[in-house]
Amino acid sequence: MTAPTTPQRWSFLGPAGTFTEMALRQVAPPDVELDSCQDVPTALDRVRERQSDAAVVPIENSIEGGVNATLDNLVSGAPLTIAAEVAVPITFVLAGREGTRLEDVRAISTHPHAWAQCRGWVHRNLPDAVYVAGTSTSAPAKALAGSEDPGSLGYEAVLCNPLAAEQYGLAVIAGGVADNAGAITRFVKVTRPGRIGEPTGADKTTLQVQLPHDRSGALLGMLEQFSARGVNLSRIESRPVGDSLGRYRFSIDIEGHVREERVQAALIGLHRTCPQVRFLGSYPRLDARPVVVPAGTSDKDFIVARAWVKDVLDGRTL
Ligand SMILES: O=C(O)C(=O)C[C@]1(C(=O)O)C=C[C@@H](O)C=C1
Repeated sequence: MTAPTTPQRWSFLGPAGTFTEMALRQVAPPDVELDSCQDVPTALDRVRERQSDAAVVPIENSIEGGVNATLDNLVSGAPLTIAAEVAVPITFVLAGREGTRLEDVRAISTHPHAWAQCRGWVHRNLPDAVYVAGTSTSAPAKALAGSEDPGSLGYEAVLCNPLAAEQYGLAVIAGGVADNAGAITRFVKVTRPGRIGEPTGADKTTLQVQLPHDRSGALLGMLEQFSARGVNLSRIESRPVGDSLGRYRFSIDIEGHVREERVQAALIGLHRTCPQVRFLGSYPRLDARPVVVPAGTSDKDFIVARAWVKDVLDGRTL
C-alpha cells in the first residue's frame, strides 16, 4: 500500500477568477491546494518561505511587454527557479452589477496591465470614464459583486475575464473588450531551486545579467557571449538596476538548456565578464519547437574539441 501524499500548495495572484488562476490550472495537479495572494511579490515570497510548493506569476504580455513586478522580484531575494511556462489568451468583458448600462459607467477598475490592453476601447466607448487601479482583474469584480454599498467603491464597472464575471454574478455590459485581438500573457511556474532536469531538445533558459558600467561595448560584449556559441536569444529587456540613473540589468530568454555545452560556455563567459548573472531556470518551451543548434556548437563538437586540447596538452597532437 502506498502512503497517501499531501496535496501540493501553489500560490498565485488572486482572488479566484484571475488570468493567473487560469494559467495555474493548466499546469497544477488536479488536487492542488490554492493559496491566493494579493500581489506577485507575496506569491513568490510564499515559495521562498516554504509556505507553498510553487507559484504561478505573469512574466510577459504580448501588448505590455515584460511584467516588471515579476522580473524585478526574481532578481532580488533568495533565488527561485522557473520550472515551466504557460500562455493564456486574454479577453476581457466590461462587467457591472445587474442593470448597469454603458452610459452609467463613470469609473472602471481593473489591473493596470488589463487597463493598458483596453485603453483604446475605453477611449472610444467611454471617453469620460476614469481608471481606478485594482490589485488584479478579479479583485475589483469580487468587491463590486459583494459590496453592500457599491456606491462607496468609486467605480461602477470592472474589466475582467468572462469567467470571473460569471463566477461573481456580475452582468456583462460589453463583451470582447480589447485593443488587440489575439493578446496573450505568458506565465511561469516558479519553485525553489533544485537539481536541474534533463534537456528535452526544445528548451528555454531565463537569465538576468547586469552589465559592467562605464565600459564601451559592454552590451555588445554580452551579446557576443551568446552569438559566439550559437545561442539564439528569444527575449531581451532592460530593467533599471535601481540604485542610480543609467545602470541596467537585462532579462534574457535564450533557446537552449543549461545542460548543453554551448549554453554552459555562454554562461561561463557571462560570469567572467559581468558583475552579476542570475540563472533563473531551464524549462521546456511552450511551443515545443526543437531548438536549432548551429554547426560547430553541438555537445559533440565541444567534446571533440576538448579532447583535442587534451591531446595537445599531453603532447599527442602538435
Ligand atoms: O489580474 C489578473 O487577472 C492577472 O492574472 C494579472 C495579469 C497581468 O499581470 O498581466 C494577467 C493577465 C492580463 O494580462 C492582465 C493581468
